[in-house]
Amino acid sequence: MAPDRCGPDVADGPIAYRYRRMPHVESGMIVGLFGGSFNPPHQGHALVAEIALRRLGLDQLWWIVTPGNPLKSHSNLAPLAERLEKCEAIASDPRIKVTAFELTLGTSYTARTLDSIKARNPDARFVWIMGADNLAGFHRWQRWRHIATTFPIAVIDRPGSTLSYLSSKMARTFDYARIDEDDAGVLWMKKAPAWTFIHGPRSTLSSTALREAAGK
Ligand SMILES: Nc1ncnc2c1ncn2[C@@H]1O[C@H](COP(=O)(O)OP(=O)(O)OP(=O)(O)O)[C@@H](O)[C@H]1O
Ligand SMILES: O=C(O)c1ccc[n+]([C@@H]2O[C@H](COP(=O)([O-])O)[C@@H](O)[C@H]2O)c1
Repeated sequence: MAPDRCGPDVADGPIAYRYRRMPHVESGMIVGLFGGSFNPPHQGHALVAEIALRRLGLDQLWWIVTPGNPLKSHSNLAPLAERLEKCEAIASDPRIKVTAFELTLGTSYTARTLDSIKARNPDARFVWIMGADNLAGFHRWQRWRHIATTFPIAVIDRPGSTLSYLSSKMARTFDYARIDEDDAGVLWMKKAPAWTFIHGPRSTLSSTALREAAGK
């Protein structure tokens, strides 16, 4: 696969092999895919991971630290190695695998990442996980309809974005494919497109606020 646009971190220095390779998954396992900038990671991310593990019935959760979100400026993006280290410090559940294998794939586009995951793991089941703020702008992601038809999607509520499931283009386009959150535990069984919006404990934390507080 030809590399496409990546973050500046590619030149940041060596990243340990365990982060560069796609995590191992056994046949039949249910894996949550939680991608993000994590610049820096915070307890809001840990809460999303905890909710996803519990409500989606996951065997693993891949905490995928992107080389650089294609839609965000990378000017104040901390080095990938630093973000990985901080994610490891926050991720307490042994089912969580912190990873940066997009570096090896040479992409930060989710559609390509999901295609690679699917091709390499035909016998495992995957669910894409994202916060509700990303639902609002999801239709600006490269091949967003393809993403929505590759794996089921779990959207986790976030303060300020609770109503995005009513108004976003993704939610309107795939309204017919939304399942009740009471059935989140069987989302992985559904053929995409299938998605749910999960309410629950919320965190007001954001990386932006943390960077601002640190004067970055
Ligand atoms: N407090 C939160 N509640 C729910 N979801 C969250 C929260 N913070 C981040 N997320 C979700 O976690 C994933 C990674 O988020 P990201 O690393 O961009 O953090 P962020 O706090 O949104 O960062 P920034 O403020 O720099 O945009 C995204 O899917 C995002 O929607
Ligand atoms: O593929 C895209 O076009 C695309 C656009 C925006 C965000 N993403 C991915 O969405 C995930 C969440 O990004 P972020 O910056 O909101 O944490 C992360 O894995 C990004 O690479 C992907």
